[in-house]
Amino acid sequence: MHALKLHTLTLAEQLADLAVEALIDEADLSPKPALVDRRGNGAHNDLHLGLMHASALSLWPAFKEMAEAAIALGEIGLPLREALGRIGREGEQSMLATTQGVNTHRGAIWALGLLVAAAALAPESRNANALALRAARLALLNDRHAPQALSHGAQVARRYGARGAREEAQLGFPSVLQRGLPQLKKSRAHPHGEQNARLDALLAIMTRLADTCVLYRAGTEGLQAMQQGAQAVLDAGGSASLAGRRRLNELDQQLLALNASPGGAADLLAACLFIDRIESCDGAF
Ligand SMILES: CC(C)(COP(=O)(O)OP(=O)(O)OC[C@H]1O[C@@H](n2cnc3c(N)ncnc32)[C@H](O)[C@@H]1O)[C@@H](O)C(=O)NCCC(=O)NCCS
Ligand SMILES: Nc1ncnc2c1ncn2[C@@H]1O[C@H](COP(=O)(O)OP(=O)(O)OP(=O)(O)O)[C@@H](O)[C@H]1O
Repeated sequence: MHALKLHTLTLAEQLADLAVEALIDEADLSPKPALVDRRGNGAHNDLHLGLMHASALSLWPAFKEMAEAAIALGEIGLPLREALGRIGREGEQSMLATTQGVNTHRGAIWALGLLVAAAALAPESRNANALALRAARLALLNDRHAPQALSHGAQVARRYGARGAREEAQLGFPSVLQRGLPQLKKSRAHPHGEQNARLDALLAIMTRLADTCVLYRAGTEGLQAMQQGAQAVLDAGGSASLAGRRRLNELDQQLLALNASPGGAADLLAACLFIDRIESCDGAF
């Protein structure tokens, strides 16, 4: 008879699990305005929930490798930044191979990749601010091998002077630390369930973010509709209240009409859920 061999997960494997779980939790959360969720494809004709799940799972090896690089190199510096850039670009390639060329998680690889590395660098330091600060210090380093492509984000940053995914990380994820996480905790204090608390956290992120996905697709009109509409849901009592749900439905309709999908806010919700899990774990993750 063969003895049963139990495999204890390494730190890198545990962090990769948490990152993938955060992506799957974000995708499954419903009803998210104009985003892919359990109800449908939102404002996207090339995305669906199964693709978001497959994409999230395809990223597990990249997140594990990022954590391993952080553990091996052991400090914030150019060698780690450039290792993360290389692994991130390879992760993007496996995402694109899985989705047959569709961008499902580009911004999420960036935000979660930095946070996974930040967690792996000092696994005992689980405070959200300390974690975000380490991620920001990594994001501030210039990867000499990064392609200078004129991405959608770069185009709207130039046109509207917006702060995109790069700057959000370099500033230590203010939308998450100052909006998403506090709202998540505030809404959890009410007995309305975890899904409503997560929806409220997403809305809180949307109230301020310069989401370059929205700007690219719907300009400043779309961005204003997103920010003001999200604030209106929270002011009406949040997603667990009847008045808030009506406002949320209106926001969904309005963003769909504008083809304005808040993909950046969705990525940052995944980052928020990841940080929340790291912060609340004691002992192994
Ligand atoms: C910095 C990144 C996100 C590129 O950003 P850029 O704005 O130029 O590109 P793009 O239009 O493709 O947008 C990226 C995505 O970020 C998300 N996003 C949009 N707005 C925001 C925002 N304000 N804040 C955070 N995320 C946002 C969206 O999902 C969007 O699709 C990143 O993809 C990158 O540089 N990758 C290279 C590989 C790398 O260095 N990886 C490191 C892994 S840790
Ligand atoms: N649940 C979700 N639904 C839709 N997008 C999401 C979701 N979660 C995260 N995103 C993010 O949104 C981005 C996709 O947005 P979008 O399709 O607008 O980007 P794009 O490929 O730059 O632009 P376009 O589709 O307009 O050519 C992905 O990078 C992804 O990280």
